[in-house]
Amino acid sequence: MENLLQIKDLTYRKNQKSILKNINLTLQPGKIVALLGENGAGKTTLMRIISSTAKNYHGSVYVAGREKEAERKAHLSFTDGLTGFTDSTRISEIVKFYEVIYQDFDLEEFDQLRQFMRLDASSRLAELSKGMREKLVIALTFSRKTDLYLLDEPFSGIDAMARKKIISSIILWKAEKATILISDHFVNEIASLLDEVVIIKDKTIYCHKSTEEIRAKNESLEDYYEGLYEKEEE
Ligand SMILES: Nc1ncnc2c1ncn2[C@@H]1O[C@H](COP(=O)(O)OP(=O)(O)OP(=O)(O)O)[C@@H](O)[C@H]1O
Repeated sequence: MENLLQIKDLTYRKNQKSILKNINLTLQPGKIVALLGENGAGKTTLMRIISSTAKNYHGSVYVAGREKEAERKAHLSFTDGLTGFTDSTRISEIVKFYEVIYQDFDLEEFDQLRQFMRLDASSRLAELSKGMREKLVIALTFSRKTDLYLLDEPFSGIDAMARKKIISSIILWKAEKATILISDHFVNEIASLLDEVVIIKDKTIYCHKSTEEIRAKNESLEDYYEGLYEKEEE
């Protein structure tokens, strides 16, 4: 089976500071994967590198077998914090932009997701709360029909009830062969969704395991993840 994401010997420095080093990571098609790590571990940076938003890294990144930045972008969906739009931009205007830029953008899918998220297309960005903006990012991201979805801490501002509904629906929004990488500090809420976990620690991939393997040892994902940090504190 072709790898959906392959990262080889990735190293990234910014302002002479080492941010990520010796990252090697391979993801298969059809997986839901958590990217876990503490504040500043490098989760956002890694997603920005995969999506070619951050450049000047060393090493190689392939998405669906493509290394060139423009080709990679065509095979992944990542909504980088709605940067580039002003506060007065309406949701409907962002959607028009997406339709022009992304050939795989599905307007019907967006409208369904927007309704699910209870967002009004005529709202301006300035009128949206943090949680509403996050809902918009999730709706935009999943309205593209592509191979890899990157979600960077998608739920931090979304209230618990809506979060539960969104998490249990995510699996329905992706094609069978698509892979989703979701970053978060916690694992408990998304645990039921996950096939694999990737943990970034000390600037590199500290572990990459299937949830099956962790649970086979009678450990919950939450205990496993917290255990990694507790060992260090002893
Ligand atoms: N523009 C920047 N210039 C210099 N260093 C940066 C920049 N952006 C991030 N960093 C540094 O890169 C490291 C990784 O940050 P990153 O935002 O990727 O972490 P994260 O795991 O997403 O954190 P969080 O969970 O807090 O969102 C941090 O040490 C941070 O200080």
